[in-house]
Amino acid sequence: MSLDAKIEFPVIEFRSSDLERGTNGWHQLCKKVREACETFGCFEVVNDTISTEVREEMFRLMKELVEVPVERKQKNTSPLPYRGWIGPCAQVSLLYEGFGIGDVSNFDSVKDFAQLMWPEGHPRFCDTAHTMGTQLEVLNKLIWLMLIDSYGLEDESLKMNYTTLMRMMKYMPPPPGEYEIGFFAHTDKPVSTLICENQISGLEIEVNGGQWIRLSNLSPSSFVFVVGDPLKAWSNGRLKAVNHKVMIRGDKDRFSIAAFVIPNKGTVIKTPKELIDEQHPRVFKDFDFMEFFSFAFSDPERRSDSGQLLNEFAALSPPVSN
Ligand SMILES: O=C(O)CCC(=O)C(=O)O
Ligand SMILES: [Fe+2]
Repeated sequence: MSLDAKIEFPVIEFRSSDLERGTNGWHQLCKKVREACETFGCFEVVNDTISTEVREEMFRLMKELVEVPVERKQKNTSPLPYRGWIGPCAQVSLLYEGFGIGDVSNFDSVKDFAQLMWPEGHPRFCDTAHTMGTQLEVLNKLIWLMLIDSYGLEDESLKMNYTTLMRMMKYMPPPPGEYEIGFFAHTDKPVSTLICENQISGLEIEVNGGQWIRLSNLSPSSFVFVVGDPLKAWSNGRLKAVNHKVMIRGDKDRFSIAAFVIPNKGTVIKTPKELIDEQHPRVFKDFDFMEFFSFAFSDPERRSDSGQLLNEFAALSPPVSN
């Protein structure tokens, strides 16, 4: 991927020959993933397990989805952040529109969503969204496994019950020549996220405290893995929760899909004891994920948060910088 000159954003290819756990190739891959997540808090995964046909079909269906009448879109509501429909608004951006499907690897959940949008039913949408969401869930699991192997931890250390929430987003082009915010700067509050886009760039990440780089030329078969605040807390601050935003320019609609890991009610985010020692004193208290999630979204004024909320909520003093 080409980027602003000196900074080499990590692009990691998951070759099937390296995906056998315990092999040399696997260990090298784990090391790369860990380094990327510690340094950048994200990386580009090049992986063809999610077929480009499924992905292209999903983007095509999203074009149909945004044409659904507003009255139906508004039926996609939820008290939980990330889930419901958000139309263009000042809190996010006048260029943004997003739809969430909770528990996307559960076919009934996708069907319920589709039923609201298309009361006559839309089997093709259901199949495609369910396939894509399920494959994203599998890919996320694989990356978690790489992280635990890279730290030499037991499988149990990063096990929790969760659902994958898939958000389908559209960003309209700004007026000609303008460069506008599509999604404010933030760190993700779910545990981790996988993002892909319809080859129209927009995602920018903060590096070296204050420098923004644009992830342009992401490969058509790649995803960006993003470390969220709870994963940073789990790792005792080793993994970086990357501050990111979406900036829009040009004259084409940008579509993106994000799969967020949302732990079930009652899940406690807890640093494994192996990650705590004299050189790495414990930086976060154990906390209930849902309490953190509610806290983070309780005040709309604080939506643009680059990691301070996690510190406020869970850091043992002194707080860790992002
Ligand atoms: O649309 C994108 O590429 C990213 C959106 C995002 O960061 C989010 O929804 O948390
Ligand atoms: Fe995000």
